[in-house]
Parts: sequence; C-alpha cells; structure tokens
Amino acid sequence: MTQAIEKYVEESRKVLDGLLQDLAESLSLDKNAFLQHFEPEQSEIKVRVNYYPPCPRPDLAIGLMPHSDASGLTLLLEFGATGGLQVHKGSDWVTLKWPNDNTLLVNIGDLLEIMSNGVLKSMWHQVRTQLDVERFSLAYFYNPPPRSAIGPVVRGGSLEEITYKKVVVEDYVSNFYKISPTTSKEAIMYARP
Ligand SMILES: O=C(O)CCC(=O)C(=O)O
Ligand SMILES: [Fe+2]
Repeated sequence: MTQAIEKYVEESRKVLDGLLQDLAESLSLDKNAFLQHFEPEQSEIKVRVNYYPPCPRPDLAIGLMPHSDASGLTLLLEFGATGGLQVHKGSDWVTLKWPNDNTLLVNIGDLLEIMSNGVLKSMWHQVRTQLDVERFSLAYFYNPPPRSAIGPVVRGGSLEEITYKKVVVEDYVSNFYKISPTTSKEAIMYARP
C-alpha cells in the first residue's frame, strides 16, 4: 500500500508539473513561471483519502462542506462510486460526472489563483452524501514549499493589475484552516493587499 501510494505520488507529480507548465504557457508566461516555485526537494505533497459512507438522509448530512482547496493544484481520483462532488457554477451546484475510475480531475487551488493574479480561479466545491452509495476519493494536494513566499507571477506586463500580494505558503494555509469553514472564498482575502 505504501509503495503504491509512493509510486502514485511520484507519477502524479510529473503530470502536475507538466500541467503547471501548460497553464503558464496558456497565459503567455514563461513555461516555468509557476513550476519554478514547486521545488522538487521541498514542495509539499499531501494525500488524503476521503470516505463517504452511505447516508440514509442525504438532505440532512453533507459529505464535505463547501470549500476551495488551499493548494496549488489538487489531483482527484474517485473510486467505488461516482457522484457526490459538486462545483459551484453561477448560483447553482453542479454535480460532476466522472466517466470512470481511471479519470483524474484537476482542481485549481487558492495558491495558483494568487500566483496567476486571479486569472486562474480556485474552485468552490462540496461533496454531497448519497443514499445507499459508498464512495472513496483520493485528494492529492500539490503545494510550493511551506516557507516559500508566493505572489502574482508578472512577466512582460501580461498580468497588469496586481490583485493579490505575496504570502508565505504556510501562513496562508494556517489562516485558511483557522477560519474554515466559511460560506464563501473568504480565506483568499488574506492575500489581498
Ligand atoms: O471527494 C471528492 O471528490 C472531493 C474531495 C475534496 O474536495 C477534498 O478532499 O478537498
Ligand atoms: Fe477539495
């Protein structure tokens, strides 16, 4: 089990590093503009297994409260069953359909929203419980080193208006958990000038 998780962490990291490069390029930034903050030896990876047991009253019990992730990127895998994960779109909660157990879902986290100066938005999401349905998910949180400072990555004037300021990753994360749960993306206000 430990070996399988270690292998998963290692392989997933390559996928996420590639995605960080693609995202930077899609914003006309240097391809390593985000990735350079995720130092291989010190960047932080946390893996959490979520278990949602069947629930006789899904109308009364939530699986995971609405939140954004205090991460750079989050890689999600679900197994056992589909359904449950909802994203907030407009004023509605939309249930995500996972095509199959081999599908990976990538979430933008608050730290990447800050680094992209708000161009990439972290997702507000929640997990509903389901009647007679047992579900597991694996959430992989990929962060820059806890003691590093991150802020908007500005290159060649492509991101002109600075909306966010520099924050130390571990300070951001500790404030995030101190004020959670919140009813909106309040934690990210910590990174507003
Ligand atoms: O269970 C899921 O699909 C999502 C889990 C999640 O949002 C989290 O662990 O932060
Ligand atoms: Fe999440």
